Amino acid sequence: MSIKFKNLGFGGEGMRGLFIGRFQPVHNGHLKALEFIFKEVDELIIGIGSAQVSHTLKNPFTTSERMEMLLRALDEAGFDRGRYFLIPLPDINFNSIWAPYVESIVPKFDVVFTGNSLVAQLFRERGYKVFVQPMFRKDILSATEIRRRMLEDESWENLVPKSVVEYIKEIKGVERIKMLATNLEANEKELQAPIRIPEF
Ligand SMILES: Nc1ncnc2c1ncn2[C@@H]1O[C@H](COP(=O)(O)OP(=O)(O)OP(=O)(O)O)[C@@H](O)[C@H]1O
Ligand SMILES: NC(=O)c1ccc[n+]([C@@H]2O[C@H](COP(=O)(O)O)[C@@H](O)[C@H]2O)c1
Repeated sequence: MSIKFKNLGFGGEGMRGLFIGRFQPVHNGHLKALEFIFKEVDELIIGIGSAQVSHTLKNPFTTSERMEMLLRALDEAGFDRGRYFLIPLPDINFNSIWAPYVESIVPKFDVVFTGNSLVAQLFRERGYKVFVQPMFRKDILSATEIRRRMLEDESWENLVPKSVVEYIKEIKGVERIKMLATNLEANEKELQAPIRIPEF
């Protein structure tokens, strides 16, 4: 398969890329990655991974909320809505058939961009050209770090596009994460409580 790129030294037009993330939440690292990828391809499929999961500490936001964050962040960055598709991808927890499963949901694509080594391996084994895109300030531009800061009342707003900060405030996202942590603590306490055998 001969792949042609605009800026990676291959030249060429009409390429469609695939980029998958959980976007919990969308942050400036994703935006940097997307800016890089949009220079390489004409169209991009953005897969919203773990689409079935929400309301957990690792995945607090719903798929529709993550889609809204992506739309607002990409509008804010000036990307034409005609250049990308947002497609939810529920997990199947079956690695050997995950790449063909993704192929069965999204339109055809020519190349995969990812920073996730498992995703890279699974698509390479299917015969796709895979580019591991550069990481930008992964020490702070990481959704895990942002969720930690939200939980611990540290500043997170400068790590996320302005439109996403506003949206997270609108949906009371930080309050949700704090509530999820409180629930978890309460559940753990309940589990640790000694079992009381009723007296007859
Ligand atoms: N700082 C960053 N710079 C460039 N790409 C990034 C950055 N952070 C994440 N990505 C890329 O975005 C894609 C989706 O990542 P994901 O949504 O899991 O973000 P994350 O910040 O790593 O999330 P989490 O910390 O919750 O696992 C992956 O390919 C990942 O490599
Ligand atoms: N077997 C599977 O269901 C499978 C395999 C590899 C990646 N994935 C998903 O792809 C996404 C990868 O995105 P991240 O880079 O954000 O981890 C995640 O949602 C992950 O769960 C799923």
